[in-house]
Amino acid sequence: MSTRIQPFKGADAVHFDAVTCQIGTRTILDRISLTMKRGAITGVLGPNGAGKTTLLSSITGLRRPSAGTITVFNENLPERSNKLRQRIGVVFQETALYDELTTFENLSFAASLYTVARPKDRIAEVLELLSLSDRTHERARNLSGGLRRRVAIARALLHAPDLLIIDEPTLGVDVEARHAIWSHLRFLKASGTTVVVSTNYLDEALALCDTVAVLRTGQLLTCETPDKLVARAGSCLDVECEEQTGETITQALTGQHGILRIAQTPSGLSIFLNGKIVPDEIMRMVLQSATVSGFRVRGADLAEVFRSLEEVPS
Ligand SMILES: Nc1ncnc2c1ncn2[C@@H]1O[C@H](COP(=O)(O)OP(=O)(O)OP(=O)(O)O)[C@@H](O)[C@H]1O
Repeated sequence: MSTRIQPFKGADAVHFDAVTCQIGTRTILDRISLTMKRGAITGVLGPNGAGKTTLLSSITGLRRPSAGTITVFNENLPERSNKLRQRIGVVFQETALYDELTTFENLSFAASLYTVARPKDRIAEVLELLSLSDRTHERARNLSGGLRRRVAIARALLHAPDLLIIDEPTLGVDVEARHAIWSHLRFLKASGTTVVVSTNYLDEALALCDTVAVLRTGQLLTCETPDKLVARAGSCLDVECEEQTGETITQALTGQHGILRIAQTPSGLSIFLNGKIVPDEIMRMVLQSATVSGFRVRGADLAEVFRSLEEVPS
């Protein structure tokens, strides 16, 4: 297996400067400015329709901005898109493998399109990289969703791109396959490849990315490290209790430092905490004020990230 360490030529892989994409009268991306670091995994996080795929497509040159500029490895798009295409690997949501062909045949076809040198060796190399060697001669239609995704990633790596762009890497795959894909992407990063992924899942962004760009309705809300995002969104303490008890607890905690908000739920309360307070501290206070049936601490979800971004200007 070969790994490639890129010579260091500037820290930025991708730079957006006030990029707007309009389709008809709709603004799909609204004055986005952001930088994606070379050799890092950058996540583009947002709900359905936020503009993630459009943002990724614009890095590949497939979607042209209506205003603003995009540079990739210091080359301007769209003027240099032909040259850049050789340095970019792309995996979009539709895996689009030929079902009747084997893994090897699918990759062999792609290798001929990219005019990959020593295609047989390179195919063996990328299959090994994605732990797919034992699937070389399996027909695509017999592969699980997670394996198909990995074959698609292997295919995008055939021409040894410096930048790999993946739209929703783990969409529709099971938990085990998800972790396998994450570990392959981390390995690619360690080998010097810059990776950009879009995702709907906060946990994926946190597990995988060095930096997360959060998009909503075409606007960039923030671009920061996962740690900062977690600190902002905090955690949630779910309390199982009767409605009346919930009211008592809410009163007891009113004005308490570290609590972002308290919401009633069918089974009791959800107490949202900022990253500066330890949930145990609040649990103790809850138990001093009432008797409850149970507790659960969980990370905040995407909705909570948005709420925190609205409450605390970045
Ligand atoms: N060709 C198009 N014509 C009209 N509207 C479009 C087109 N492409 C995208 N859109 C709209 O732009 C918005 C952003 O789409 P985009 O696919 O970039 O979002 P996304 O964040 O990737 O969503 P998802 O998570 O569902 O893939 C959506 O409202 C979508 O309907």
